[in-house]
Amino acid sequence: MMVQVQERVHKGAVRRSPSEGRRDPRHSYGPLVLVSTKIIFSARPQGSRRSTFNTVYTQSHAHTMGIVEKIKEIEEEMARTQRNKATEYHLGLLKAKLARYRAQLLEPTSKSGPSGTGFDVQKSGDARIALIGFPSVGKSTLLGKVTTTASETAAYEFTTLTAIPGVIEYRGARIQLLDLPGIVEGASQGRGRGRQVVSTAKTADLIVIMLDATKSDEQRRLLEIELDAVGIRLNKQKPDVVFKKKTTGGITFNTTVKLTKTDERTIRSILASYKLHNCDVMIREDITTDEFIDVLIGTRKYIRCLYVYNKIDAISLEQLDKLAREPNTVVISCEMGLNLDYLIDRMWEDLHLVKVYTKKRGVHPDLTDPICLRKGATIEDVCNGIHRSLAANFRYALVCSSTKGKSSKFAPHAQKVSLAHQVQDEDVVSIFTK
Ligand SMILES: Nc1nc2c(ncn2[C@@H]2O[C@H](COP(=O)(O)OP(=O)(O)OP(=O)(O)O)[C@@H](O)[C@H]2O)c(=O)[nH]1
Ligand SMILES: [K+]
Ligand SMILES: [Mg+2]
Repeated sequence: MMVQVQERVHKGAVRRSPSEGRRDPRHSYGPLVLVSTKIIFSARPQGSRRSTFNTVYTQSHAHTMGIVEKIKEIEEEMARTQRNKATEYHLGLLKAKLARYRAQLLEPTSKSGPSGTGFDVQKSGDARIALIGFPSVGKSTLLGKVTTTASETAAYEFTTLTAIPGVIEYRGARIQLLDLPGIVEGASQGRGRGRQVVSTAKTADLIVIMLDATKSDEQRRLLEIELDAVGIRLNKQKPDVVFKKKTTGGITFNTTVKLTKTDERTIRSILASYKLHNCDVMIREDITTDEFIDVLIGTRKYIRCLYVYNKIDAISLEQLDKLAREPNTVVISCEMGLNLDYLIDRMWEDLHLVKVYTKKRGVHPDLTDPICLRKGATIEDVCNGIHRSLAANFRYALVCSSTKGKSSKFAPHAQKVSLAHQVQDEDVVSIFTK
C-alpha cells in the first residue's frame, strides 16, 4: 500500500485559528482534510488480520460464574420480551435486577480478590486519560507518538499486557495518558484482562475510545456496551433527580416535569425491589427507567469520552469525511502523524481544566507554573493545590480575573473572595493567611 501525505496538512490545517471561537464538534476537522490533504490511496489488503475480538483467552473467575449466568438469564428474558406499554413495568423490574447483579460482579467481596479493581498505576499530573479499544487499533502507537514513553507495539493482538502511563505536557498542564491492554467483547464480565481495563477506565477524567477506521462501526457499540456494564456513562450528565433515604414516613414522590419514558408505578416497584420503603424522590428531568436505577445505585461514573478513529491513512476520503463529522470524534493516523496536534487540543478541551496562577504580594505572578484544576474548582482547591495546611489558615484571597489574551491580567481589579469562590481559567490568585 502506498500513501503520500503533504507534511503541511498536519502542521497547518489541523490547528484552529484563535479567532475561530468555539468549535462545533460536528464540523470539526473533516472538511479541512478534504481541501488540503493530498493522500494517494491504494487499497489495503482486506482481512489481512482476522478479527478475533471474542475468541481470545477467557480467564474465567469461578466465583463470578453464578452471577454471570444469572445476568445472562435476565438479558435473555429481556431480549424475549417485546417492548410496549404493557411490558414496560416488567422490563423495569428486570433492569433493576440486572443492575444489582452487575454491581455484585463489579464490586467483589474481599475474598474474591482484586479482579474487580483496576491496574495499580499511580495517578499523576493534573488529569488522567485512559485509552480503551480492541486489540491492535494503535493505542500503544499513539502513546509513543504523543508522549516520551515507549510502549511495545506490534501487528499481533494483545501486545500490551498491562497499564503503561505516559505524560502529555500541554499548556502548562501535565496530563497522564494511560495505554491499556486491548479488550474483547465480554470484558466487563471478566473475560481476559478486560475487567481490569474497564475498571481502570472508571478512574479516568477522560476516556478515549480508540477505533480502527478500517473496521466496521460495530466496534464502537460493543465498547460502549462494555463500559456501560461497569457503570460508566459516557458524555452524559448525572440525571436531575433528588433522592433521599429516610427512616420513616413512606415514599414521597414528586416530579417537576411530565414523565414520558417511565412512570410512577415502575419507579415505586423498583424502590420496593431495593427494599426502599422510606424515601423522598424528586424528579426534575424526563428520565428513563435506566437513569432512575443509576440514581439509586449511586456509584455511576459520568465521564467525558472522545471517539478517536485511527489508521485513516488506510481508508477512502469519503469514509474519512463521514467519520470526521460524527460528534465527539477525532480522526487520526498515528503512523503518518496526521491530526495528532488537533487530537491533543481536543483532549485538552474535553478535560475542562482551569489554569490558575498564584501571585505573592508585590511580585509578578509566576506564569510558568500554573495550578491546573477541574472546572468548578474553588479557592479551597487552589489552597490544597499549594499546600495541605493552607486552607485551615485561610483568611481571604484576592482574585484577578483576566480576559484571555489581554494584558489586563497585570493591571486587574482584584476581588476579595472566600474559600468557596469558584475560580475561572487564567485567574491570578493571591492567598492571605491568618
Ligand atoms: N495503517 C496504520 N497502521 C497503524 C497505525 N497506527 C498503528 N498501526 C499499526 O497497528 C498495529 C497495532 O498497533 P499497536 O499500537 O500495537 O496497537 P494496540 O492497540 O496497542 O494493540 P494491543 O496492545 O495489542 O491491544 C501495528 O502494526 C501498528 O504499526 C496507523 O495510523 N495506520
Ligand atoms: K498490537
Ligand atoms: Mg498496545
